[in-house]
Amino acid sequence: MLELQNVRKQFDGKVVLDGIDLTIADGEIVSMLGQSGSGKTTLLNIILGLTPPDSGAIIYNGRDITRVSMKERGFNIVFQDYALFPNLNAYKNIVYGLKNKPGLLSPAELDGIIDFLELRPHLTKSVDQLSGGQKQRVALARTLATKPSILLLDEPLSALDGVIKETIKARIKALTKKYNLTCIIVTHDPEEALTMSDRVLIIDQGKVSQFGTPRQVIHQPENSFIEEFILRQLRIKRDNIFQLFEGCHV
Ligand SMILES: Nc1ncnc2c1ncn2[C@@H]1O[C@H](COP(=O)(O)OP(=O)(O)OP(=O)(O)O)[C@@H](O)[C@H]1O
Repeated sequence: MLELQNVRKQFDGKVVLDGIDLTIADGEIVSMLGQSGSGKTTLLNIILGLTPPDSGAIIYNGRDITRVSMKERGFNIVFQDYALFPNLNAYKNIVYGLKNKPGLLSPAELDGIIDFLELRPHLTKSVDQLSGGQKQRVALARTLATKPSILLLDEPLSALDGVIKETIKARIKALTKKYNLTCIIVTHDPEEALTMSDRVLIIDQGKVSQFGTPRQVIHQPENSFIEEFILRQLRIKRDNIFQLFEGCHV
């Protein structure tokens, strides 16, 4: 279980995170949703260990890890741009993180990850021969190969479209179940957050606006920001689609 207790962060005197409290259970998928500049990435980096909080505590399975290094925390991230090494093929990218960790992952476990993400036909391809969805899966495989105890994903679907988006969504859900992996996702898209997650953390100007299941967010919005930012956006999307068919007799 991961707990954040009263986490605060300022940059250049500007409050970016203002007393964040939350608890995430093992195996849970949590999306952090908020507008640009609301503090999502800062919070993700604080959990990862890349950015130290000014105050507050991060507790993981009962241990205070606030000052524990990123490496020792054992969490891992898939960055928004995937950050693949362009000079290495797909396979070499996947096993890159295992270089200095002999024995961390057995050959059978590596095969399991490759097959689960259906990457076997693409292993010898160079990065520029991979499609967006394939790059995303290689980046996921590379991160999973390090056996993270928490998987962090920064805007995992933003570069993907249509069917590929839905496939990756389903795969992320399936892998959290298969590996009982806690997964924390940053997104600015309400539809993505509500359809992928067990719970959604909505951040507004550095504060938790609501933290609840998708059902709670939709049916019991706790404040006008949720109404305005989340539900209104979804209604506009739905109305746009229905307007397409207005006057159309099919
Ligand atoms: N290293 C930094 N130095 C100074 N200011 C920073 C730094 N990192 C973030 N900020 C500021 O903190 C605020 C929150 O940034 P953050 O990247 O966490 O937001 P975000 O919700 O992830 O936004 P986006 O969706 O646009 O990526 C912004 O005003 C940003 O300019």
